[in-house]
Amino acid sequence: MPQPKYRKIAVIGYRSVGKSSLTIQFVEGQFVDSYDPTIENTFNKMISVHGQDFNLQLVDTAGQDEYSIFPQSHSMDIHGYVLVYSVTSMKSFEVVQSLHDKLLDMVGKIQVIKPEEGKKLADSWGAAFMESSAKENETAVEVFKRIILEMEKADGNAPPEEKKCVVM
Ligand SMILES: Nc1nc2c(ncn2[C@@H]2O[C@H](COP(=O)(O)OP(=O)(O)OP(=O)(O)O)[C@@H](O)[C@H]2O)c(=O)[nH]1
Repeated sequence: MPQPKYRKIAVIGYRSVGKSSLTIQFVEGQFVDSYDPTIENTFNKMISVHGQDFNLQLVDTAGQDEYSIFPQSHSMDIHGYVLVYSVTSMKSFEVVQSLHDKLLDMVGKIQVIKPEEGKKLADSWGAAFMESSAKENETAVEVFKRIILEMEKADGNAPPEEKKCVVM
């Protein structure tokens, strides 16, 4: 069975369009009739889609308009955005378009350091290089296995040869 994938999703849109109601309907299976403006709420839910388990973190955000500065916290570590508008509010429809533009603008500005650049730097130091994410157990474990092997090498203890299949 594959490990559950962690995914963080932000629900964004104009005020009072139903972001909280939609999120709570999904998480708790109930419709909230009352209106209580959100500052920010986080929900967790496990869901299986096409045989893969997902550990979701849902961020129900405060309502924004076209003049709001897109909060930095909503641009970090988010895997996906749900843009919500109300069918009865033209203003909210305009706001999702403005939010979409802001998102594209932000993504264009995110600088990603390519693995080749990291490798080049490590090579210049004569050090080992690995790209890892603390969100993935496998690559995190690999980092520490690798440093152990490098320390063993430095101590003159060459890693044991992998056993090869011998045919006689
Ligand atoms: N009829 C109807 N009402 C809805 C629907 N979704 C939300 N509402 C109502 O709209 C109001 C606002 O809903 P919220 O979910 O609080 O809206 P929000 O976007 O989270 O609001 P902010 O926190 O201010 O950004 C509430 O009274 C809800 O009951 C819907 O699909 N249909």
